[in-house]
Amino acid sequence: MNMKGILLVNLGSPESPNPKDVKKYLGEFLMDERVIDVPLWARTLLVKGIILNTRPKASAAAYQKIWWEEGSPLIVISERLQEKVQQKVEDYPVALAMRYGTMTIKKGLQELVDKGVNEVLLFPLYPQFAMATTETIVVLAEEIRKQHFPSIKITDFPAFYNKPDYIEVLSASVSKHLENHPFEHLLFSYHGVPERHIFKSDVTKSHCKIDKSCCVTPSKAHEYCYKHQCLEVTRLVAEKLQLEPGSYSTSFQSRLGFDPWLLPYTDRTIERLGKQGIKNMAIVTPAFVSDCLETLEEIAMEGQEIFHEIGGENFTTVPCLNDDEAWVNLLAKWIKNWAEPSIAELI
Ligand SMILES: C=CC1=C(C)c2cc3[nH]c(cc4nc(cc5[nH]c(cc1n2)c(C)c5CCC(=O)O)C(CCC(=O)O)=C4C)c(C)c3C=C
Ligand SMILES: [Fe+2]
Ligand SMILES: [Fe+2]
Repeated sequence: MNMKGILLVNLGSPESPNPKDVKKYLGEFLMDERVIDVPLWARTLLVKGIILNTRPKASAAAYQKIWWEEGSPLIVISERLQEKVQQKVEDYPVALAMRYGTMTIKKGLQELVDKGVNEVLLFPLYPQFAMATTETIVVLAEEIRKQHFPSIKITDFPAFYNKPDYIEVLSASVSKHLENHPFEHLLFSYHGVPERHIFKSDVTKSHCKIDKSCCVTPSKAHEYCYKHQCLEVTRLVAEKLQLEPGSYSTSFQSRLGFDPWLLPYTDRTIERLGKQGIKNMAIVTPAFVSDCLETLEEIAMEGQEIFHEIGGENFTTVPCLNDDEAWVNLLAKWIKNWAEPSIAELI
């Protein structure tokens, strides 16, 4: 008999905000060949020789500012989401795993298999596809399946950046937050990636040029183009909220190293908007479904500081979807559509 289950997968966090644990986490994360995509010798030199000797202390200090009593916000929020989704889809076990750290994909699959599951919906918790996020999860899960659970079937849930029901839920959460926070400019800030990642994921090998036109010119490359998918989220939410042209823009945050990353950078954009005289600014971060270091510290704290230093007055950050009820209901709907396709056709 077939039994279906779901594995939600997020990025992961250090065990604690102490430099030792942060170093261990960053070591695993940054040694992933889909995150720092250079030959092993160069990655080892860069990560173990340079980054792990310099970054963990500063990174740990940042984690200490946002850490909750229950643990890492990203983990705690993902656990709440998993519990709430489970309550909505009682017939199907829902497990949670992290790509890095101790809540491994292997443990998540084992948990489902122990409950009798033999068909798994693998759900990377990222709206946009990226080599450093979705792809690394899908590839690792398949390796683990082959090695440890060869008799189960895994179906990957694709990037959902342009699904109308996702855009509706995201837009509603932005609009609700902004009701109480009047703004002149809404910045859509996405996690950045090196430009090289975009070229590598281009299935046509010729479409992506990272110029002003390629992401708005239809192409099958867009199924795996992170930049296109981010720009689409901005466009669709702006359309839904009827934002005036010029009252919103897109930028990319969290760059690391000296390679060219997607432009424009969020910190410089905040500065530019402040210099242009914007006094009331709002930021939404749709590359993340759960609040985390990158939203709570880099945007809500550092971003705000940059804005105030340049003369800005009111700065607000839209919370991620986290365990919002409409988001939970949407995940439950997608899960049921997958698990019960004949019922989905009737809805
Ligand atoms: C080459 C480095 C990195 C790439 C590429 C990258 C892509 C990427 N990351 C996320 C989501 C998150 N990243 C987070 C933290 C984080 N990311 C990097 C580096 C790359 N990310 C580092 C070094 C760190 C650690 C923090 C730091 O030292 O600055 C997080 C937060 C995790 C948490 O514990 O809260 C998330 C989430 C996406 C979506 C993405 C590509 C699209
Ligand atoms: Fe990251
Ligand atoms: Fe493009």
